[in-house]
Amino acid sequence: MALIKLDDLTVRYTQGRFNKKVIYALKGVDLEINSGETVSVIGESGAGKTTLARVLVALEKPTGGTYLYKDKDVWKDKGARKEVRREVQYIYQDPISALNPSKTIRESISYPVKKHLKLKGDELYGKVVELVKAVGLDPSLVDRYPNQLSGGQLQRVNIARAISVNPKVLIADEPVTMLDASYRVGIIDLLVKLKKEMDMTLVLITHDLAIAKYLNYKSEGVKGVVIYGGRVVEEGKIDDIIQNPLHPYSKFLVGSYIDINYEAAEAEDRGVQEPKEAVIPNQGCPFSVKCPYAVDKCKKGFPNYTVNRDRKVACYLYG
Ligand SMILES: Nc1ncnc2c1ncn2[C@@H]1O[C@H](COP(=O)(O)OP(=O)(O)OP(=O)(O)O)[C@@H](O)[C@H]1O
Repeated sequence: MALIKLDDLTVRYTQGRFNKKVIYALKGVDLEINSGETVSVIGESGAGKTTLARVLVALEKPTGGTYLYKDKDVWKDKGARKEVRREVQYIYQDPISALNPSKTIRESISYPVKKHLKLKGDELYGKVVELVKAVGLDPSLVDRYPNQLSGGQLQRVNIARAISVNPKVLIADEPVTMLDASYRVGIIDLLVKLKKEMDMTLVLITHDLAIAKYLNYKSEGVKGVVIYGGRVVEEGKIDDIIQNPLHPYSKFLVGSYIDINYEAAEAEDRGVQEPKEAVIPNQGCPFSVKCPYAVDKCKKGFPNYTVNRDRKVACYLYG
C-alpha cells in the first residue's frame, strides 16, 4: 500500500469575467509515494509544483480525483485529513514570510510543540533546544527575532518547526531557491540527514535540476517526477531520467541544464524555441506548443502513459 496515492487528481481555477478563463494547475495527476521514499518533483515556474505541495499537505482541496493517505480518502474522511495535517509537514520556499516577525524563534518553535505534543515549562524549553540542535543551530539563537537571522538559519528554524511534531512526510517546496548559494547544500544535507534519522518520506520540489541531482547524489534511489503544465509527463529513477530523458520536456530540461553549465549547443540547435509567452493549452499535451516532435494528435489529447519497468512517460513517441 502506498503511503500517498493521488488518483486522476485535478486542481482547476477559473478567472476573469464570468469565470471564463480556466486554468488547470494540476490535471489528471496519478502519483504514488511509498513510505520512506525520496522523491524529487521537477518542473518550471507555473508547472503546478506549489499546488501539488498544497494538495499533499491538504491545504488545497482538489476539484477532481482523489487523494488517498494510508488508503483513506483525505477529502471524505475528516480523520484522515487531520492525520495528513499532522503527519505531512510543509517547508515553504520563503523562510522569512513563513515566520511571524514579532515572535522570537523560541516562540515560533514552541507553538506547534505546545499544540501537538502538549508540553509546557521546562519540558517545552528542553524540546525547543533539542529541535534547534537537531537542525544544526546554536541554542543561543532562540531568543532572537527572525530579522536577526540569516536566510539559511531561518530555513533551519522552519525545518525545526516542521519536524517538531514527528511527521512521517516532509514536503519541501523549493526550500533553497531563496537562499544564497553557500547555504543551499547545507539545507539539502540537513533534509537528507533528518529523513534518515527520523525515518521519514521526503518530497523535494524544485525547478532546479542541479538541486535534484545533488539530492540524488546524497540519497539512494531517488524517484523523479517531471511535471509540466499541471501534468506528470515522466516518472522514474532520477538517474535514468537525467541520463536518458524520454519526454521531450524532460529532454529540454536536461538539455538546458547542460547549456548553463557547459555552454553547449543553444536551445535553437535542438529545434526547441522559447515562445514569447508560456502558453499552456488546456487540451492535449501541455508541451505540444513548444515540442519539436509535436504532431496533430498531441494537440488533441493527452497520451496514455507508456510504462516500462519503473519508468513512465506520457508521449505519443513511445506508444
Ligand atoms: N489561486 C489561483 N488562482 C488562479 N490560478 C492559480 C492559482 N494558484 C495557482 N494558479 C495557476 O496555476 C498554475 C500553477 O501554479 P503553481 O503556483 O502551482 O506553479 P509552480 O510550479 O509552483 O510555479 P512557481 O514556482 O512560479 O510558483 C499557474 O499557472 C498559476 O498561475
